[in-house]
Amino acid sequence: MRVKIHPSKIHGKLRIPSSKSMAHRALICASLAEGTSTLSGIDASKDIEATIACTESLGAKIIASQDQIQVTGTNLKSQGKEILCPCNESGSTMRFLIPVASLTNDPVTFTGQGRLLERPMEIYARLFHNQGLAFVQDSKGIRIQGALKPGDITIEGNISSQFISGLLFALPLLSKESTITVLKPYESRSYVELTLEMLRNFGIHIEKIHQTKYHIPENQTYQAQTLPVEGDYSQAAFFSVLATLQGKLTLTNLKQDSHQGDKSILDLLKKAGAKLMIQKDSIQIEHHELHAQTIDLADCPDLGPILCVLASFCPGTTHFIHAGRLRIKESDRVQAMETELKKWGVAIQTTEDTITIHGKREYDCQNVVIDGHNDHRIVMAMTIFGLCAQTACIIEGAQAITKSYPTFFEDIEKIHGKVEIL
Ligand SMILES: O=C(O)C1=C[C@@H](OP(=O)(O)O)[C@@H](O)[C@H](O)C1
Ligand SMILES: C=C(OP(=O)(O)O)C(=O)O
Repeated sequence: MRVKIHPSKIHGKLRIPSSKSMAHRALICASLAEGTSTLSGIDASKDIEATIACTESLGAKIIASQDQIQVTGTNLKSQGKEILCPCNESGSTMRFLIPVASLTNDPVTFTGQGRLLERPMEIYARLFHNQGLAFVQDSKGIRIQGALKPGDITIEGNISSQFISGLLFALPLLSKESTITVLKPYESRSYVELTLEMLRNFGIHIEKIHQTKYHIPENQTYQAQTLPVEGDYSQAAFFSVLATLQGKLTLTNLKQDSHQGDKSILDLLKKAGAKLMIQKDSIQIEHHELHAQTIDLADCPDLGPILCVLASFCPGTTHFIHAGRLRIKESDRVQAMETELKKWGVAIQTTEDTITIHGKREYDCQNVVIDGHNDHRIVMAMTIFGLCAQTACIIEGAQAITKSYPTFFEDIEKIHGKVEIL
């Protein structure tokens, strides 16, 4: 899909879709619970569809209606046959469900599209081999067989927190206690906090011995719940930056006491000088002159692309540190943002782990054609850039938004952004 983005003055009110991270977690916990859970407020996306498909393959029964999803849990007993878990491009789905699926003892094949099978999986490969379980990866997928064993597990903290979350879903179901020790540096830690929060909602108890060590008691049972899923601060970030750069927006469906790490977008914008009015479950943001700052991406990697756009329009020099993790997402997001922003003439330099951007207020370039790098967050970030620039641009591969936010362009139009589907 090719879209043309026209410079537009935006204004209005927008409901932010459900948190993808919380929706994955709620669906997985509900799939493991005794009885039927009712989850409300979950918006569709390809990643969420992948988690639904995989949990169904594992035996959960899922009925989706317009505004709620009913999930009847599975006991993960062997189905006596090969199980297929199609993860599409969703890293969360694959890394959360590998330890869970292993508990069936059946051969399970996880398939992936796009860049998914190139993203790191060695932590599980090593763990499975150390426990004498099968873990075989080739270009078509990952095939596992054998149930994860309880014990003391040590894993690196700077590759993906999704391995820690995946183990936290599965280990409470085992017949002996376990511990997880995370080696420093421990990045994306806030996502593990989200996992612990959702596990608590479903009656699972994990003890945090200290910041990098968890104790997981044995023989626990997930209890079915009725639960609304909160709005997504990672998606709200695109609109918060847009409104700060030009216009005025009210964003709704944002839980004020949310534990999402990407809620830090609000503090970053405030630190840069933005005026935000935070009310119960909504935020009002209005255009304001901002200044550059140093930004640590260790705990909020998904904000990277949109913060690069913010930095491009902030006079002064923005330094990003701990950006290396952005290179192992749906695209190499450091390289993708460097390539695309340079097409607009942005002064950007990158190293393996840092990004430096010298911002200015206006960009005026004819015939800019942006490549979406098959990455939803690159397409969305570059759309926001296009709306704030002085001249129109074209974005190729814009369908990548369907991974997390299929109605993104409709929502941009709702707030008077001009998008032409070519
Ligand atoms: O647990 C989660 O929901 C996620 C964790 C983060 O990944 P890493 O832990 O690999 O950084 C984040 O980038 C991803 O979009 C969602
Ligand atoms: C990296 C992302 O998701 P995942 O790791 O689940 O593919 C993302 O949504 O930006």
